[in-house]
Amino acid sequence: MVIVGLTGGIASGKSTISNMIRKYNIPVIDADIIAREIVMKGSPVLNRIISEFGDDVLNHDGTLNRKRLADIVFSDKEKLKKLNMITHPVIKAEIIKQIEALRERNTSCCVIDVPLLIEGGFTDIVDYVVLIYVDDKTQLQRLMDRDRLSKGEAKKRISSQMKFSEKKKYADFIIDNSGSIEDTRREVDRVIKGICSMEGLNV
Ligand SMILES: CC(C)(COP(=O)(O)OP(=O)(O)OC[C@H]1O[C@@H](n2cnc3c(N)ncnc32)[C@H](O)[C@@H]1O)[C@@H](O)C(=O)NCCC(=O)NCCS
Ligand SMILES: Nc1ncnc2c1ncn2[C@@H]1O[C@H](COP(=O)(O)OP(=O)(O)OP(=O)(O)O)[C@@H](O)[C@H]1O
Repeated sequence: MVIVGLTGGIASGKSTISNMIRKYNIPVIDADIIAREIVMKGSPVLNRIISEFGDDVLNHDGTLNRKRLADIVFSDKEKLKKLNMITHPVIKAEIIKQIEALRERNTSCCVIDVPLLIEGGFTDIVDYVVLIYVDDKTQLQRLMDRDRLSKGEAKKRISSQMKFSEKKKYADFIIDNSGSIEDTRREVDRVIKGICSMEGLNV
């Protein structure tokens, strides 16, 4: 099975592009969904987060207060590192489990959508890295609009991630998502067809 890693900075368009890829009948594993599932109320990962960051990161009903944890970790690189050390091994194990389930069903190609594919050391489980590019101004504006963040909050999140210029070194393909949805659809088609022709797969 060919495994394609899709990555890019926050609000670069991973979900938008994943949805386009699903139209080719290629299954997409979404690390952001897994990251939400592993911190469900009462889970071992949530308990470790509480031990590290205290009860303050919980809502009254015992669920994770995501906004509060985000405020803590995206303002302090050391704290973010601690959170990553708790969550990333569990996210990676779950991704591998889902890949194995697809392999058992004889799936020929799958995509894993992982925001921190490169920073988190997930590249060893993929055959190709597809990196999404979006120019800085567009990224900031889309992030502020989508998550209703202030400029300061949005900039903090962006700067907690590796720069595009660094990530580029790991990329096999780059999709520019700075333009219209139609432009991106054409870029996605080019990349999917490129990978499939190299691997001898039909799309
Ligand atoms: C800090 C948390 C609670 C904030 O939750 P929130 O609902 O505000 O954001 P959400 O999870 O939807 O993530 C949105 C985007 O933020 C960025 N982001 C998330 N986690 C991180 C991180 N550890 N480092 C840098 N950027 C991150 C990604 O681009 C992601 O797509 C949450 O992001 C989290 O638990 N992060 C740790 C797990 C993780 O690394 N997830 C990314 C998948 S590899
Ligand atoms: N080409 C485009 N033109 C206009 N808006 C776009 C385009 N691509 C994405 N968007 C919008 O930009 C925002 C970010 O896109 P999306 O949610 O797909 O990014 P993401 O990389 O999955 O984000 P995250 O890192 O938070 O998971 C969304 O509101 C989306 O609708």
